[in-house]
Amino acid sequence: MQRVTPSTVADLFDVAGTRTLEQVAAATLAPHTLMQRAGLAVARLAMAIAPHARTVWIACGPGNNGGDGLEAAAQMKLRGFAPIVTWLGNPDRVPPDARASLERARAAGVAFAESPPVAWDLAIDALLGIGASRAPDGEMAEWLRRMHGDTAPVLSVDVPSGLDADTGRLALDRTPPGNGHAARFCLSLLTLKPGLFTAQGRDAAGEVWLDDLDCSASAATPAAWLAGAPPNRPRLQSSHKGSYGDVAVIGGAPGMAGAALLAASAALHAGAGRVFAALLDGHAALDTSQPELMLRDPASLDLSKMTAVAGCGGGAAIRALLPRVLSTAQRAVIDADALNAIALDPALQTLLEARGRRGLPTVLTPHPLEAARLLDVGTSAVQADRLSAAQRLADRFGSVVALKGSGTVIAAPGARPRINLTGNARLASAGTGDVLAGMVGSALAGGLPALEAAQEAVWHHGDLADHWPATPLTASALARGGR
Ligand SMILES: NC(=O)C1=CN([C@@H]2O[C@H](COP(=O)(O)OP(=O)(O)OC[C@H]3O[C@@H](n4cnc5c(N)ncnc54)[C@H](OP(=O)(O)O)[C@@H]3O)[C@@H](O)[C@H]2O)[C@@H](O)CC1
Ligand SMILES: Nc1ncnc2c1ncn2[C@@H]1O[C@H](COP(=O)(O)OP(=O)(O)O)[C@@H](O)[C@H]1O
Ligand SMILES: [K+]
Repeated sequence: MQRVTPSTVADLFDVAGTRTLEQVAAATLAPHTLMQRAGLAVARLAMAIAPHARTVWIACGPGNNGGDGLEAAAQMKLRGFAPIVTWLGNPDRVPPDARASLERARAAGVAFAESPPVAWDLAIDALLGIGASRAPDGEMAEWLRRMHGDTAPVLSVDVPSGLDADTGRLALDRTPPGNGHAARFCLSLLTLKPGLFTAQGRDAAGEVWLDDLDCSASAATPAAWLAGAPPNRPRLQSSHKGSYGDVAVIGGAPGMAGAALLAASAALHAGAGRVFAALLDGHAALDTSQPELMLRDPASLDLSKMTAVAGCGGGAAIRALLPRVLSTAQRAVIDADALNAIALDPALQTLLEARGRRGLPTVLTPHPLEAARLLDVGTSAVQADRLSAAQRLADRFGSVVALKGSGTVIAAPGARPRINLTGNARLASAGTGDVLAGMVGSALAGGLPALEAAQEAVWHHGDLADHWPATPLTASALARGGR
């Protein structure tokens, strides 16, 4: 059993892949073996989470997810715990594995009840797993609301019930995730699923653990992966500022110079050799707190040897500069208003596609609304399947895409998408996206390929927030690396 952390490197399997692996494994094992392993793993984690629990409520659903819960109940009872099972199954329709565990739970003397206990020290959600086919309702929904509205910890078996294991979309309108008081844990069985790590998945699942049930995962193709921490890049003793490249931040229309200056500051502190702030507001004053930044007229820059970071605070004015950025920049990060301009202008879309075909390193950094505009869909459609939205954008524009938000998805043409696990809601404050764009620009300017540059920057950006002291997180301090 393994706890998943931001540094974990692991493949993620969708429901179809997981079903394939389950069938392959089950074919070589004695009947019921997988469920016994699953139930024992659930029991072990439950006992570790709440070693002194007097009452453990195990809510079991009608299928094999419920079977895992019943098996865990039997195992806990045999170890001196007092689980109380509420089971929503129908004895005439229970699948064979779950039936075997139902009988084992009864034989072990597990208490069955019609409704949840009045109080509990740990709740185990074994209602629905990867077989969920619709939003929970009725009694099941009521039980989920009760367990998530309580203060006792909740352990979800395989996936939080009602969570789409492929996308991280939560079907049930229950206690808003994150607003409940309960500590949340999830023990994912056999495989890790992408939906645990993006969209609503992270809030719903809480701390994720994996038990692979001693099965190989070689018979299926992963849908995505967790890429873990980027490698350290020590600087050669003989390196000089030219080794780390030039970044030109093009943005900062009147009233929005701050966004471009944040990106420029971030690029500087992340290690770019030289950073030029090419502000669209011709009257903006130099940021005297950062004399290293060089102010330039955007028209005067030769982008062919530079990394352009375009769009931060760019307003409508960025549009006129984009043909030059897209056609000539050696490397480019396209953010914010530059993305919005491209979404509105087929000619710019054509230039971006051409850039992709030429193989010029390009990273797009949309938040969900910007991604939705580029894809000409609503934001909820993007959030309903973040992996697919990021991949479609990457394929369409021949670019690397970092689709921001909880569980940032990084996609590239012809590659399996990655989900980043650093970062938290403290980043939900104005300007942190500009900081990310600057950090990606710095990584690109230092010579990293676009995919690695995006991954490294997204990881460090979130990691800074994860280690932030007990002071407010501001974008300007984030740009300075927390200093
Ligand atoms: N895969 C593996 O490697 C292993 C899998 N294992 C475990 O099996 C789990 C998968 O089991 P599963 O296939 O039986 O599906 P499961 O999640 O129990 O749900 C299906 C049942 O729920 C019902 N149902 C659906 N939606 C509903 C709703 N909204 N409200 C009410 N009912 C609803 C549905 O009924 P129906 O849609 O047919 O009406 C059906 O009865 C998996 O997540 C893992 O925990 C491990 O034991 C071993 C290794
Ligand atoms: N809840 C969250 N969990 C993790 N990261 C988050 C969360 N909210 C915001 N972020 C991160 O903060 C940044 C916000 O970027 P963006 O939405 O472009 O903001 P802005 O336009 O204000 O700069 C992104 O990197 C995003 O991934
Ligand atoms: K579950």
